Amino acid sequence: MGRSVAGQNEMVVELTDLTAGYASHAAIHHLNGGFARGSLTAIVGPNGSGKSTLLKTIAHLLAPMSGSCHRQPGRALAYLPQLSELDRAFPARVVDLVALGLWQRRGLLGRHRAQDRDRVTAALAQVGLDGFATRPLDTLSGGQLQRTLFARVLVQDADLILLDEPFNAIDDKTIRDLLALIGHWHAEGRTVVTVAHDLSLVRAHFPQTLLLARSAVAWGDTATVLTDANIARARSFQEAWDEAAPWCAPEGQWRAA
Ligand SMILES: Nc1ncnc2c1ncn2[C@@H]1O[C@H](COP(=O)(O)OP(=O)(O)OP(=O)(O)O)[C@@H](O)[C@H]1O
Repeated sequence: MGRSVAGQNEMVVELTDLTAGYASHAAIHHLNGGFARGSLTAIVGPNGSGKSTLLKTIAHLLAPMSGSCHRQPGRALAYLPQLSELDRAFPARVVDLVALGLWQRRGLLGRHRAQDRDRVTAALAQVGLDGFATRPLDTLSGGQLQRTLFARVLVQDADLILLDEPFNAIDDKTIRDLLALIGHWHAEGRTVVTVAHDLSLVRAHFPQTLLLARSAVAWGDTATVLTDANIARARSFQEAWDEAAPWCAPEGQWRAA
């Protein structure tokens, strides 16, 4: 599969003084660091701290305002947005959404082969959705839709997987199943970055953490990042947020008092 653990120090994504956001408002400021090949990282932080903005920038859906976000060339990407960003009323079936994961290999107009159909069927079975292939998307529960999206990631077979709050409004059994899939991708040597809110889940399942509050409060081994002091710093960053601030505050302005 070519994703050996030997590549651990190779950076799949490198951020250099990255500032990014919307219109004239920067949402993430001066980020420096990287995601090593084969790493499994959680991005945590208060609401509005820039977690989704960072994933969108890594996915190249947003361009940096300054600095850079470099992705290693030739690495296939799978990006799973927040469920709330999806249009569920789109008239499509489960199988259609999962098969969209094949387009990077086949092209949008490419013909699907029998082996593609087998991949989609196997992916649905792997996420526990046997028998759901022809169900319209608007008849799925939140957990079933999230499983469907994980099946799409499975068929994408990507080296770099970005997941935005995949555990939101999902029951415990589904969370366990999705965590098992993430663990499986990690064991295969893929690079996985997941936005999450549940710190105990992050401590138990994610070796690396980026604690974000528009700039990086801490980034590294989860146990050294998720200290009480760092979590308190992240919260006070948030309380100091000023919507009317200039587009990018000078380095240090967000420091807790
Ligand atoms: N499309 C947009 N246009 C303008 N501002 C935006 C847009 N999307 C997000 N923002 C703003 O950018 C900031 C960071 O938002 P972002 O969604 O990245 O935060 P988050 O950490 O993912 O939040 P949450 O935990 O609530 O999902 C917020 O102040 C938000 O209001």
